[in-house]
Amino acid sequence: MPSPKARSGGGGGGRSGSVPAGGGGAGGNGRYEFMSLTRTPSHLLQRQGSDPTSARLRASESPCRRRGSGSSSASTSSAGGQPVPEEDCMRLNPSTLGIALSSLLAVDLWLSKRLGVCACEDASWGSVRPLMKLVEVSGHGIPWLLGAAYCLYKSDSAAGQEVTLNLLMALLLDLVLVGVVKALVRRRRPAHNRMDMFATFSVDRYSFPSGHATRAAMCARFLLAHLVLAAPLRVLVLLWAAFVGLSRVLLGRHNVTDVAFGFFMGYFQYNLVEALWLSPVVLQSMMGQLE
Ligand SMILES: CC(C)=CCC/C(C)=C/CC/C(C)=C/COP(=O)(O)O
Repeated sequence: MPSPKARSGGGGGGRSGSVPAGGGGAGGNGRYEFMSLTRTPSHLLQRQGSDPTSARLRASESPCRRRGSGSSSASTSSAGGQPVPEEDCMRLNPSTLGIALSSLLAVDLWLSKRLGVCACEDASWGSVRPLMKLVEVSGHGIPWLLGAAYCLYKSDSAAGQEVTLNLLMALLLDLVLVGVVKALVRRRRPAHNRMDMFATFSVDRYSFPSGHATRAAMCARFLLAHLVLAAPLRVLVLLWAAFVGLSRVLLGRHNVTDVAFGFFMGYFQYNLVEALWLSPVVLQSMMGQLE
């Protein structure tokens, strides 16, 4: 990486990558500085400070800059003897993070495209697309909401009503939270996805996070915690949740990271459900108000 180096003479003024120090070209002290990738000459920092557009750009390129006013923390000296703000040394970090994120995104897109083998009938595994769509329905919000409402209606024990009502609440909470995150992140679904899903909200044109994955993870934890199930059935619940997530990528509905984050979010959503758990006392007062 080139370090800022002073050199005499005005010949370098038009050379790409070098800028005259001292504000107006080679004049002033007649010295030139190389523009470093990690350091900006201090006179440029001063000039940028008065320009709202460049100020915005600087704010977006370095989180450190957002924290303080650059000029007050100057402590390091450049080769030209001019102070360089200390926080400039941190500039490499955001770009390293940016490169890491871009690489992750590139791998995510590449892998998701490779795995989208049921994205259409002509795809390499297109013949199993109907089966994947069945798995999709098994993780959809409508059957889960209808199923929980039906169980609540049919349940004749207080414990059954408590669990099913809380499941209903959990499913509604999941729809709201996923909708909010989708609306905030606004990540488009993969280009190879065919938008032929049934019963979607407008936010469901966005893919991050996968609502099926959040629901599958949350419901799996819910069922494992509140139903007395034999070991094979417990394994089946976990396999179902994993398969729902996998089917989202195979169908081309989601990128891998949408599903991974969906599982993560759904897992912790269950903690929230536990924290907000509606107790029998609350339920009885709710029933009393209904009567
Ligand atoms: C009662 C009520 C508000 C029902 C709405 C149920 C509904 C339309 C849920 C949407 C489920 C859905 C298609 C989510 C998208 O899942 P992704 O995995 O594609 O994000």
